[in-house]
Amino acid sequence: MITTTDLTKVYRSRGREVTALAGVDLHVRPGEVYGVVGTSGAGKSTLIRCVNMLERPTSGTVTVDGVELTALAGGENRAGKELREARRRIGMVFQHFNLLASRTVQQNVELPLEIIGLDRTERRRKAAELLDLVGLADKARSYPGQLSGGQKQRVGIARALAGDPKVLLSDEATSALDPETTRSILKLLRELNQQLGLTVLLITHEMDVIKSVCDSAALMRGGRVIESGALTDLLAEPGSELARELFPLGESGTGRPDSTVLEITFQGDTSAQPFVSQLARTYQIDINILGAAVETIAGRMVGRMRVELPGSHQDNVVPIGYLREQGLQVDVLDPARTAKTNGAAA
Ligand SMILES: Nc1ncnc2c1ncn2[C@@H]1O[C@H](COP(=O)(O)OP(=O)(O)OP(=O)(O)O)[C@@H](O)[C@H]1O
Repeated sequence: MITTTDLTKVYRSRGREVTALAGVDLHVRPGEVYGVVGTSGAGKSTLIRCVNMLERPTSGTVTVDGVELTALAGGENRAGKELREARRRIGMVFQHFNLLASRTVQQNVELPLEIIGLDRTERRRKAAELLDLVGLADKARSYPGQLSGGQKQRVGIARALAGDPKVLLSDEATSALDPETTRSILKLLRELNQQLGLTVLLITHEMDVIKSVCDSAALMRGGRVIESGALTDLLAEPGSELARELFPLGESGTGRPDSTVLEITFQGDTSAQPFVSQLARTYQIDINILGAAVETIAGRMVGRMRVELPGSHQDNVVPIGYLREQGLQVDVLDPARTAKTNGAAA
């Protein structure tokens, strides 16, 4: 639904050049919620602004719903007719809502419909329908100043949906909100994604946002995508930085000398298996549990456990193989316990 290929953006100002995007390939599938995460300056805002051509990329392509936007004339303030049409199918939600204070909630939602020349009755009908969809039917006549942050963002979302977009871009939509309101807005985005089949591309600096609402994610650093994919695949990927940040086990309990420490990740049905006790029984070994956590990620139950087996890695090749045969992902922590390795028995 959204594809970027080798996307670069170089800002030039007063003789200085800043490379905000350095060859970004992104592939967002239809109907998924895709999160781009990264620290400040990673290039997230630039990326999302290039996707709807608020910012014209220096090179590379952007294709949304089969239309190559980078091939259309204009950009930024001088979009041509075709680009304006294509943009109408892309909704955008902003961190600071960008509502007009002098207009009522209903008039704010009607704004994009006015711009495309819809008549008054039709505008009212559509705005009422959208406000109902975001749970704000009773606030149509209020002004933005009379609303809470979460309500303002709901108006922003209703306005973004006015052009019946297939794609919704969200630029840190929850960063200005408290944790509870954040949860309710993310829940709304998820509902809209499911009810309307809306593809959502969001950028955030918070792992919790990725964890609670996204199907897939990309980690950006220095204008590049370092890692990307479906969360469930990333969790099964040895050494995945995103997986570790999404699902930290903490540094507590690093095991004793002459022991082997494993990190075991299990998903879905596998999590129900009492694999630790089976392992202990089958191989007559004492297993020490150093840490464990279970969470729901991308709507799937995922667990991670750190366990210690007596003896060296070599001594434990067979039990490790047994765990892998059960469909568990097993990472062997190296003896120094500082870096994770995939383990020689992979
Ligand atoms: N209009 C601009 N002119 C010059 N440099 C810019 C401009 N916009 C962004 N940059 C630079 O491009 C780089 C990427 O910025 P960008 O805002 O895309 O990152 P970000 O990941 O969204 O960060 P944040 O979370 O702080 O918004 C930064 O080094 C930034 O200073």
